[in-house]
Amino acid sequence: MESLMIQGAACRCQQFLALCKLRVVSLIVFTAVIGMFLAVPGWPEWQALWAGTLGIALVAGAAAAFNCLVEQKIDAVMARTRARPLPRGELTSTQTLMFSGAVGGAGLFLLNQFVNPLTMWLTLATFVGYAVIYTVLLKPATPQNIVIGGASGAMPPVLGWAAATGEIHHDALLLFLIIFAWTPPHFWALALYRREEYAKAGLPMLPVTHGEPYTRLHLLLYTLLLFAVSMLPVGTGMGGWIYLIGATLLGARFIQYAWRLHRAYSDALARQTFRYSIWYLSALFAIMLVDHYIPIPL
Ligand code: HEM
Ligand SMILES: CC(C)=CCC/C(C)=C/CC/C(C)=C/COP(=O)(O)OP(=O)(O)O
Repeated sequence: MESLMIQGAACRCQQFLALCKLRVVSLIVFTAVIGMFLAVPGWPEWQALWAGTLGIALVAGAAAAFNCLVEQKIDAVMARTRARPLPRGELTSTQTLMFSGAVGGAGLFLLNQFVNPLTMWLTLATFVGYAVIYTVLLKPATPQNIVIGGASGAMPPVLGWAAATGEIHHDALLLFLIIFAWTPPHFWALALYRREEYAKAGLPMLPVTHGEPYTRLHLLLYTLLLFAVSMLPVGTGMGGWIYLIGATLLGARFIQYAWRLHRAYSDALARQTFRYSIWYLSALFAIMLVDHYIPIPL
């Protein structure tokens, strides 16, 4: 009896965790943590580090849960999202709303009490940007949804920087620009090979509204823009040789993927490009960190 109860609680816990889109949120938190380390010469203060990381992770998870609440009907239509707890009927809307409110509230409280009010307000704005502006307003309305909505996904390094220093620095805005330019190729690679599902769900994603060749061209153009933006830290002195070499190699490979997609499309290649986009961003931010602690100035 007791073991059945424990199993039931573990199951419930897994269902709540599934709302938080843990893999996406872990990369979001990773970029925020890198922002904290890049913001200071040595190590960030311990309290800013733990409370900032936990607070940002909680609010990001709450934003993802809120997205699951709003999109439960759409999620039920798409194969990729059909198994989420709301379309499966494992959790109710009220439970999800309470969970999102409690987890997000706890995150904001941590940020306000143990980090600083600036980080709390910026994180709240990021929550509203993703959960309300992107999910409720833009996603069903325009194929530019992910371009504009990408601004909230690009905020975490700025949040991390603000957590460590209490200010918004222009170098943090460069990190924002990198993720902002990265989001369209990241998402459109997926939208290309999932276009039928998006059409079925009635969402105006670029391959659905403007066709595949147009999307492939824009994916390539944003990848070129991303390459240019990724060079800006070198121009400002934030990145040294290690960053320059790393960003060039990673960016060249991304452009190669985008170019091949543009010239000779296949779903398999689009899937590989999507996977590469995730590797690209993770590796680029990791290299920034290495470059920060082993600076070889240009
Ligand atoms: C508006 C902005 C964004 C959109 C529309 C978007 C869209 C998506 C979608 C639809 C998936 C699901 C892929 C699947 O289930 O097969 C995904 C996966 C992923 N995204 Fe994004 N994304 C955005 C921003 C970001 C940001 C800012 C990050 C991190 C910094 C990120 C990191 C990831 C990761 C790590 C995955 C893989 C998750 C997994 O393996 O299950 N995304 N993205
Ligand atoms: C710090 C903080 C508050 C961050 C919030 C930003 C945040 C959680 C961004 C998530 C990006 C994301 C999960 C996109 C998925 O797109 P989608 O929602 O269109 O994908 P889906 O089809 O899988 O639901």
